[in-house]
Amino acid sequence: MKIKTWMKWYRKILKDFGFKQEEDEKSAKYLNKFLEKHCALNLDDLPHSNTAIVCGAGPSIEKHVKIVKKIKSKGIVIAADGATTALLNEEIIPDIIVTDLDGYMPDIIKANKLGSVVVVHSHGDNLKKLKKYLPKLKNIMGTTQSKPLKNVYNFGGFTDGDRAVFLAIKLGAKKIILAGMDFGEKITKYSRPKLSRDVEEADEIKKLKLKYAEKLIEWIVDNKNVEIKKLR
Ligand SMILES: Nc1ncnc2c1ncn2[C@@H]1O[C@H](COP(=O)(O)OP(=O)(O)OP(=O)(O)O)[C@@H](O)[C@H]1O
Ligand SMILES: Nc1nc2c(c(=O)[nH]1)N=C(CO)CN2
Ligand SMILES: [Mg+2]
Repeated sequence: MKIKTWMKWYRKILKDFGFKQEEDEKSAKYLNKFLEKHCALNLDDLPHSNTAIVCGAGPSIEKHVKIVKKIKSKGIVIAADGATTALLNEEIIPDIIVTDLDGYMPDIIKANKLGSVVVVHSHGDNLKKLKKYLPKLKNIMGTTQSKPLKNVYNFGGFTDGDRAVFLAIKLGAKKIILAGMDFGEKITKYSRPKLSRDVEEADEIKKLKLKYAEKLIEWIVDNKNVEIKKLR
């Protein structure tokens, strides 16, 4: 998505969620500085493929990881944050993890050690997590939802799942398979590591985030020359 088009979505997101652009930019600057010192990856360093399997943390992920295991050699596997845990449980190491660092971090760190590249998103509500977890990670590419910086990209996307789809397009994907990308109103223990039950009703903010994720993927279907297939 062109930055000008994204900024229209972003202004609406700021209003709907009450996020502060200055706070998002403060985190982005921190990430930019960290990556300046610790060898940032850029888009060219990431694995490219004409097929990408993007895994989200919705209720269907447990069923879908079994299918992902069978088809993963067809392209690259991208995990959206908490979906990393579901993949590791099936012994699948994602090629890329797209995260704002609120999935189950021990698994994200483990997958990173085993070879997953991490695409870390900075926003106004994760500065503390950036400070805590960036030093524990390697092979990092940075993203922001505000203005891009030298080491921090903005190719569009809001939640980890839809941002992963925008990333897949940047990496050359013409076919994108969605696993565990239910959207809807239910969340899982993969999305909320502290959840006591496996699946629960999402709170109103999470429901709105998932609506945005769905709308952004609809935008891709309408505007980009890619085939998007949702696993059943
Ligand atoms: N029903 C669902 N529940 C959770 N995630 C889903 C669902 N359907 C699709 N997803 C995708 O899976 C991604 C990974 O989930 P996760 O909850 O870890 O992400 P997140 O973007 O960090 O959200 P949050 O800010 O609420 O923590 C989401 O970003 C979303 O795009
Ligand atoms: N400021 C801010 N930005 C975000 C947030 C969030 O909680 N706060 N959550 C996101 C992933 O769903 C993406 N962007
Ligand atoms: Mg997240």
